[in-house]
Amino acid sequence: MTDASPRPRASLRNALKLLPPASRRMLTGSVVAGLAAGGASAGLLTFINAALVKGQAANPAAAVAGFIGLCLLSLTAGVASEILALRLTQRSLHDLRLWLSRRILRAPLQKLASHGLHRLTAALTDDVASVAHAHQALPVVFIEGSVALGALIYVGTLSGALLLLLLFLLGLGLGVFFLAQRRSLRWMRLAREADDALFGNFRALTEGCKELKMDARRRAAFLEDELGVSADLLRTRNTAGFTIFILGAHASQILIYAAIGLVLFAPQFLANAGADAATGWTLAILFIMGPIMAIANSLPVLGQGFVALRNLEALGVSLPQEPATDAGPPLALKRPGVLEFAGVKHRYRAADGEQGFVLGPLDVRFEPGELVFIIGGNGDGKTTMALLLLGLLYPESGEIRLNGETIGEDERDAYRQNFAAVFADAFVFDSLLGYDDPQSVAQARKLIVELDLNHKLSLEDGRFTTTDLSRGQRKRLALLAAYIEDRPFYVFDEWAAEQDPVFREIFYKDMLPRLKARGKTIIVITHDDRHYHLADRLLRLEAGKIEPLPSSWAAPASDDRQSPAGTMRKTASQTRPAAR
Ligand SMILES: Nc1ncnc2c1ncn2[C@@H]1O[C@H](COP(=O)(O)OP(=O)(O)OP(=O)(O)O)[C@@H](O)[C@H]1O
Repeated sequence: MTDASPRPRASLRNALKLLPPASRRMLTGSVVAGLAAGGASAGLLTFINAALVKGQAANPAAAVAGFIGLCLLSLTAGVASEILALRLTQRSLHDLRLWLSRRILRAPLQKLASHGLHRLTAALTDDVASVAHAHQALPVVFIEGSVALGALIYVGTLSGALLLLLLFLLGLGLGVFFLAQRRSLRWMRLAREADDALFGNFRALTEGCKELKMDARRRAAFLEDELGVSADLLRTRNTAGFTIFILGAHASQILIYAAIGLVLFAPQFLANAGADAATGWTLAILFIMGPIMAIANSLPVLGQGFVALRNLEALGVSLPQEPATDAGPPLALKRPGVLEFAGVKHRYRAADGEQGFVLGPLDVRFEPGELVFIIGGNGDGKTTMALLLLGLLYPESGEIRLNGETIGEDERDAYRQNFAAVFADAFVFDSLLGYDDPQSVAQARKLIVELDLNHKLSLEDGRFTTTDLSRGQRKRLALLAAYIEDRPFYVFDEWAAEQDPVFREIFYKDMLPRLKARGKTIIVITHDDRHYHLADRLLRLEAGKIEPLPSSWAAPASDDRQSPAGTMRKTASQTRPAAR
């Protein structure tokens, strides 16, 4: 089956849906409080002008109460709006990170690889932060916008002609701004692409740090031609985007300067508009100046947040989701069942569109309790076969069956719960993660000693005291983690490659037999031909196909016999699992 996913349709509406209901309520609360604060400020404007123009109010006590009320409302609503915005920012950072992390963990492995891990890191860090900053900027726009709106209404009460003039100037500013923001958002999107490339280079920098330190020529080329180029692209594109945004946003200042010019050079025009018009106009302009500038400063942040939100949404939506089984997977077995590959075929897509590596079609059957070694040369498809076995890669055609049941898309996560695996590039967590029950902890402590890790680390409060280990030690710790998972199937990809002879012996002659004695089906990818004779069966891959073993490979023990399809099998009695 293929994992083709529909192209995402990124839109602000879809993007806002990313916010959980609690965050959306907070956003609404912040906006409403912002509008109330802005309204109260505009009310104050009317109040102050009335006091200036008309002098002593008819009811001074009511006037003082009204003034204090408006001040308090403006203050408390403003504070409430900003605190809600702050909480929203922190919550949206938290929620977006978890949302994307969950989607990443539930996306097919191949899809993640095709996205590029550096792109995912860029999204988890830069995009999420830009969205959070935009959340913080949003209430500012509403608070300041409503102050500006209040001032406009106030000018309207003074004179219709003055309101029209103000609206004309404002419209002029907005028109320039919208023209500018289209171009600006284009630059910001391009900058976002450069950000992805930069994160790719950061990954090369951290993972290839040793290689870069060792060779000055390579280091200089990396810094100048790779990292330098992407950092420069990001700089120039962001600068262009922000500059256009700033120019566009500040075009609204035309309004302020033109309005001030009116007071200075056309006082007659204001006098014609009415007796209160000159004071009211001046006050309104003074009131409107701050909000316009604040909105102008917030808009680039909002623009960048919008670009990031669209990117996050596009990335999140483009990650197809597997049904996850968080509790009690129905397919998980207590003991291994029969595992079958029926015509299983997998093809990697090559980056240049050329035909990639093809594994299969494979027809294989793993009996319960069997110890099978998969052997073959570099690049012959052993790891690919293991990933298919584990349900991490999907067959392009053919079927994988467990106890006769075909594993479909919905069962994949449940199916995977039957396996414990140690991969060739084993990653180790610094805690037992979900296996901190007393029995698992006791077993882990015992294994730390058996795997000779006790000189290096211990388990304290469910955490390993260190994971700064040699490659061999790390693989041993990964073996420990797999061992305590106690799954019916075990897969080891070149576990012994980094081990010294003593631990190779322990692995092949102690750990594997112990797992086998517990009734596990064990599949081991190995190049250790000295230990091939310990397997119940050898399965040789060559160029993605199961091939017969060379005739020169006589069965290593007298009771071994050659099976027809590239496998070497022991007698049935030897493959039978021992009692647990
Ligand atoms: N993600 C991928 N995209 C495209 N091709 C890949 C990918 N992963 C592996 N391949 C190709 O598939 C082929 C089989 O790789 P695989 O890792 O399964 O081989 P292997 O037998 O495990 O090799 P080794 O003994 O070196 O570990 C190789 O030619 C490899 O280049």
